[in-house]
Amino acid sequence: MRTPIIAGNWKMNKTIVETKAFLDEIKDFAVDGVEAVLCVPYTDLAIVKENIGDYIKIGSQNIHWAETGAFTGEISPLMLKELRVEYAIIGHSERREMFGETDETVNKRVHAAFKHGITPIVCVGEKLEEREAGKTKEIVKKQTIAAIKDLASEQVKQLVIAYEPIWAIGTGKSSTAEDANEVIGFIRQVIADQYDQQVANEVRVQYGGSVKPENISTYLNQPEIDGALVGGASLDPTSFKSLVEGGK
Ligand SMILES: O=C[C@H](O)COP(=O)(O)O
Repeated sequence: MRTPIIAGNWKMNKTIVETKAFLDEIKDFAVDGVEAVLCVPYTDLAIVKENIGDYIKIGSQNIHWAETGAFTGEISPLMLKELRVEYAIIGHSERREMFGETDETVNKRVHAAFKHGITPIVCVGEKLEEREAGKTKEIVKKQTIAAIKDLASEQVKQLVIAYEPIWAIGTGKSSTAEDANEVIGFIRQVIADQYDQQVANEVRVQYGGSVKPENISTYLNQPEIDGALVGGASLDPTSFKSLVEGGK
């Protein structure tokens, strides 16, 4: 039985003052049987660590493969560990499209995260033109295989994958729940082919792309979908709480 996981990705939103106001609204919030994560900007990690209880886990929006060094603008796993970060989003389409992230660097970051006890949330997903050309499965297969290259079975079992069709991110156009379920089932099959069915059965795969409190249950009711990676709708505390409740 896979525990549903709802993760908010704040992207480049919220100052420390705004973050503190958000945290004041979610004090003592917890939902049994659902894991909740907030992936906040680096500048907000310390305030989140100081003001959050044990229930909501802290996530980062990236992680570098080196522990220290000349990597201007990057963030080290050691720095994240000190801030009680337990999850790291890796290979988000915005990183792939705007900041030169490749399948190879995604794999290096995934290995570094595991080395430091941080769980990767690996994002995969196709562009609109790829979907229209019937290449969705080809793209997600390639991205998934590259991301998990050389991982041990035990690591793959702990992994979280977020299937985010790029055309559905921040556009208000969401994939249908049935479509998302089919692609996520396919991702699980890719993992079964690379490892085995038991490993594939344990990996949690989220859907992401215009998920809101109003539509989250349609996704979570699907058998293959284990949670959601949510951008815009995770920024408001009431909405975030509803999303986590929708994970039940
Ligand atoms: O990481 C989250 C996704 O990019 C989805 O963003 P969105 O919920 O604003 O569409």
